[in-house]
Amino acid sequence: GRYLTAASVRVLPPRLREMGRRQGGNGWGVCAALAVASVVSAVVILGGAGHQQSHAPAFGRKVLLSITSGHPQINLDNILHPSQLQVPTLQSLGLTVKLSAPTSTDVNKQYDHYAPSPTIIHEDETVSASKQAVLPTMQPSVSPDHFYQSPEISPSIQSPGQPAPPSLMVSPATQRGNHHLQEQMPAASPSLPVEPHVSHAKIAVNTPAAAPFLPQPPWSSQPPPSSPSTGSQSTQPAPLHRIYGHSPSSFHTPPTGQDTLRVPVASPSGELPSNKKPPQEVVPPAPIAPGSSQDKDGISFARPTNNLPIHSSSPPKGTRETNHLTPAAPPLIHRAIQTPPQQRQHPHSNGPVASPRTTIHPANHGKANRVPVASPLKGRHHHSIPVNNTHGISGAPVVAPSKGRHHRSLPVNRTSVEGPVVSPQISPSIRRRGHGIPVAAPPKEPSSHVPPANHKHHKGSFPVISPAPHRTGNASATSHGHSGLDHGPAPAPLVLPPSNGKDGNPAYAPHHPRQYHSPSYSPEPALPPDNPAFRKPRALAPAPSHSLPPPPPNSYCTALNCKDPMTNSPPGTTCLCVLPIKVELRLGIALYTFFALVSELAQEIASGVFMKQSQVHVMGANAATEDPEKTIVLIDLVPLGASFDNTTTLSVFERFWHKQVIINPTDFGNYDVLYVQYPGLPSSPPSAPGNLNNSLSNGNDQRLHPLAADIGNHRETKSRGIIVIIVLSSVFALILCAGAALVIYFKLRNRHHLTEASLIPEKPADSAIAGSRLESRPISASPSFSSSIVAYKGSAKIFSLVEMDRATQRFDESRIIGEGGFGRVYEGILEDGERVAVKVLKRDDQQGTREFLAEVEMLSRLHHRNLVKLIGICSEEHMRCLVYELVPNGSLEFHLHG
Ligand SMILES: Nc1ncnc2c1ncn2[C@@H]1O[C@H](COP(=O)(O)OP(=O)(O)OP(=O)(O)O)[C@@H](O)[C@H]1O
Repeated sequence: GRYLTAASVRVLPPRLREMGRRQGGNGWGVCAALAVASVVSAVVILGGAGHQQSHAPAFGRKVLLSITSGHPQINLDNILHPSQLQVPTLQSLGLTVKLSAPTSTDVNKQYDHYAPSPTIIHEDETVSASKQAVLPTMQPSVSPDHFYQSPEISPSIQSPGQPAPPSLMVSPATQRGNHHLQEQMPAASPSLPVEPHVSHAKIAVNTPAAAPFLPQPPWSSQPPPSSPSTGSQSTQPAPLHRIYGHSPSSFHTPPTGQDTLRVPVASPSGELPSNKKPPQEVVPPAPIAPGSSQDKDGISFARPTNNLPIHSSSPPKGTRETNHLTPAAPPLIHRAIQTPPQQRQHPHSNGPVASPRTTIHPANHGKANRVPVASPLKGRHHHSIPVNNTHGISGAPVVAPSKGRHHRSLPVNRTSVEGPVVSPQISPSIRRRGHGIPVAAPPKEPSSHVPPANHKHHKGSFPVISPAPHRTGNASATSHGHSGLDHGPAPAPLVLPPSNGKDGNPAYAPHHPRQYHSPSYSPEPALPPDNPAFRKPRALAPAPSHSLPPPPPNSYCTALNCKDPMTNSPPGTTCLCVLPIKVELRLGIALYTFFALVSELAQEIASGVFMKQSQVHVMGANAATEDPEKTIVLIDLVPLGASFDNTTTLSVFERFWHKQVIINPTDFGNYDVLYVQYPGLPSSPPSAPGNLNNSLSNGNDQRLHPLAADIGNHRETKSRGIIVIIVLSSVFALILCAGAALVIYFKLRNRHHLTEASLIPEKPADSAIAGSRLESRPISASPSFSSSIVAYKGSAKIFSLVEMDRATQRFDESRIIGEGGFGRVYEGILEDGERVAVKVLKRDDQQGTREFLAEVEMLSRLHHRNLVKLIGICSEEHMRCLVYELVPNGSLEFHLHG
């Protein structure tokens, strides 16, 4: 440091190293090391980042593919695809699908609220010991085969001591449903001694959940030899995936006009004149949103359309005595439970129970507010048995789901259902009716009876029909022997609204304003002979099918097999395969919550896009992959005609994207529009093409898959951020080190400057020699020392080392005249002949320097005749000399001591 000069500054790096080595070398080294380390690390990191970045495209593609494959759209498509309507798919949706035994408790907790499908087993329901004793036997196994082995099952259902009638009159619906039916309604099978005290049993039919697991379509399965109690078990839970609650009408809307499907409903064929009532139109039971369809009594059933003439099995006021169990629960009705006509008996008391072959005789329906329910006529317990149903508003005929296994899974509002129930056993006879529409057939044997219970019937009656399975796709149709025809409209249980429509339970009442003519209870006579849909099933072999009946948006349009993306035209229109506007929404509610709100969603969308509810088909739902608490819903907006016009299409498009379609956020949370697809529609949202969310959710252009693009951009941005951070950190480290170095440098320089400036005498103005030498030769002295010399203004001369060499003959030892603490003293002769004494500083350290400077300073200021005069100084390289006038006579010691 002290030897730094202006020249050395020009070569600062080496000088710095030198300085660092000499003074504070450790600090500089650390700083340099830090700087180098920072640079190296930055380079390495940047290199790594660059390497990563270089591979980013490939990685990004992988992610892209992965995300793309997992795109909700694809998932949804999978869900929507009929072939994907399998249990695993349901399970992938987070729904617990059980064909044999209920297990899921999570769903069960929510089950009572949405009851989307019977596949969701409600396991929480506690069944009394008596139930357990009886019910399990009623539903021995899950396999479809068991479903049709009712004879084997029937005996088990019977109460002890009673012979098991071949046809189990106990509703094949879920156990709860069975119990409930037994309790609340006249048992379809009077002969079946079902435990009457199952007070908590719930009617499974009042929930759409039962539908998917309703008994297999009659046309697709062999004639059930036994009671349908187990037959309801379908091997194909697919319907659960497809929510055909596109609108209440889609599920409940009975065909009208020429498309009207007149389905004979299970009715006491034996006694009921087939021609007494015109066949009512079949109202395919749709999953009933519990919340939406609850009636005043809390019964969760599909709301009956106001305009819909109710042709329920319950006779209209004044005619209730007629045992017309209009609504047929096809899937629930098993042929095996046909009760022989001779065994038919009229249900008495609380209401007739619809049962196969059980004709509810008008005479038996004298009970006010009791809806005649089809029940075995000849059954020993043919009398309708009061059930402990205190909640039923009326003894509405209820077609209980035939499946016994799923009785627990059916979320039934047991307190709300009351009325005649068409027990599944009547279904067998119904099953083969047109296109698998189950029609109550007279049981061949005395149907099981429901023990009397404290069944309180409310005025009015409503038919409760377990929802029928929905369309399952072509595969299922083929399996049903329909020659590839997609009999979309599954033999959904016919929901017959109360005859009076006022006090009747609106369960399964379609919102469709059309009038429906529910077929009379006599299935066979009620079957419209001219309706090929009904004739065909008869011709079909009853081969067992492992697929559920296809859920039909349009029950009347069963002959059309519309390939995706085509779909059936809405009810009431010409039966066509039309292209719907596909809308995918992401609702802010969980999937299980959504199931209960399908109908509401359809309604709100219909009103939001100014369409009829029948045009809104909620085709499927799935839990959002990114957020399980959200639900992806696919909605088809079906044109009334062949297609939508451009105006309507654009209007729908814009209304969705502009969120003009008001969907109750309370029920559905905030929703996002993922895409609106229809030919002619732009590929991007109209409102915000550049909007990331919109572009991400744009489903019209798969290339712009949002998630993939988002992830890629995010990753790239992240990498860039990392690079920027690394670079900035490196630069900052370098700057920090450089600053530290400069600080140290200037600190040292200032210190030397202060020291030297205060000690070094000014350069004599007349010292031309010294000045010239300073300029002519390199000076090893430090800049500070040099500057000090330059600033020296004393009288002493500045000699060069050469001059000292010449004056002292190269510091020859012969010239030494003495030696003190400062160093040796040489006698010298300057060029001008002046004899001088040259003191050479022997200490080459700071201490010597300080002594040197101190003596110069002192002698420069002190002038006395007794003091030796300082002539000049010499400071070059490591040589420092003080030049005094020579005292020629020697020292005093020499004179005293010789
Ligand atoms: N100007 C001079 N003329 C002649 N001889 C000198 C002169 N200065 C010093 N000497 C000789 O050099 C010897 C050393 O002198 P120097 O002043 O270096 O030592 P010191 O003063 O005796 O002791 P210290 O330096 O330790 O005080 C002296 O004893 C003297 O003989």
